[in-house]
Amino acid sequence: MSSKRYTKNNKALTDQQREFYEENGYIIIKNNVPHALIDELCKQFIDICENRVHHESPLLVIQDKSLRKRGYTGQHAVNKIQDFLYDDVLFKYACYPGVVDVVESIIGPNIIGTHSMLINKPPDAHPELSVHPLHQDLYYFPFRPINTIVGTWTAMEAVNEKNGCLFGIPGSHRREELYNHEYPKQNLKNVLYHGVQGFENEERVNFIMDKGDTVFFHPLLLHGSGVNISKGSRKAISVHFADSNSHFIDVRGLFKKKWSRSSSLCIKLII
Ligand SMILES: O=C(O)CCC(=O)C(=O)O
Ligand SMILES: [Fe+2]
Repeated sequence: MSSKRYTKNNKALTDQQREFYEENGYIIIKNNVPHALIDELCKQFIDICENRVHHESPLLVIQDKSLRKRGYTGQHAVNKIQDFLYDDVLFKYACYPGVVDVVESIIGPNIIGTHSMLINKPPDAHPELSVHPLHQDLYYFPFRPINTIVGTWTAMEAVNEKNGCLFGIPGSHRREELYNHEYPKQNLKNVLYHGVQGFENEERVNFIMDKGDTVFFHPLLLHGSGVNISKGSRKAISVHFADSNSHFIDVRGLFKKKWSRSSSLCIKLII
C-alpha cells in the first residue's frame, strides 16, 4: 500500500515529483501548456473585457474602479475574470491534458473543476495595492475532503519578483490547519483579499516561472503574491479541481471576520 498522503498515482508525476509535492505542498511543471494555447486564452480574455463575446452562462468580470479613474479602459481596468468554465475558449485550459493529467496524479481520476480565474494583476498604483496577502485557498471552499482538492496556476507570461509572482511557505500544508483569515490590521489597501497574520518570519519561496509553466498546489499551502512594480498587468490562469465525490460542509460560524462592503471594485455580470 502507498504511504503517500497528498498524491494518488503516477499518471503524470514521477515518484520523485510526488515526493516533492508531499513534502512541499506544491510542484512546478515547466512548459506544460503550449504558448499557442496561452495566446488564444489571452485573446479571449481581451475580447471578453472589451465586450466582444456573448455568453449564455454567467461569468464574472471584476473591474477596478480605481484603475478606471486613472484612465485605464478595456482589459486594463479588469482585475480578473471568475467562473469561466462555461466559456468554450477558456475551458480549453481546464481540460488541457498537460494540466488534467497532473491533477489526476494528485487527486485521482474523478475530477471536477470547481473554481476558475484569469488574474490580470494590475501594475501597482499605490504601494502594495497589488499585493495578495498570505492566505490558504481552502478558506474559500465549502467542500471536502481537503486532500482531494488541488489548485493549478499557469503563468501566461514570465513571472518574477518584478511583476508579482506567487510565493509560498513550503510544507505549510502538512500542519493541516485552516488559519483565521481577516483584513490586515494595518494598511488595508485592497478590500478584495483577506489574509493570515503571524507568519512574517517564515521562509517564503518565490515561484519564478516562464510562460506556460504551471504550479500545482495544495489548498492548505500558505501562499500569496507580491507587488507588481512592472508597467503591465501580470496575467495568470488558475483552476481549482476536486474529486467529483466531494461533499459540501456547513460554513456558518466558521469565520470570525466579515467582508467590507465599501469597495472600489465593481462586479459586472456578463450574460
Ligand atoms: O495570482 C495571484 O496574484 C494570486 C492568486 C491567488 O493566490 C488567489 O487568487 O487565491
Ligand atoms: Fe490563492
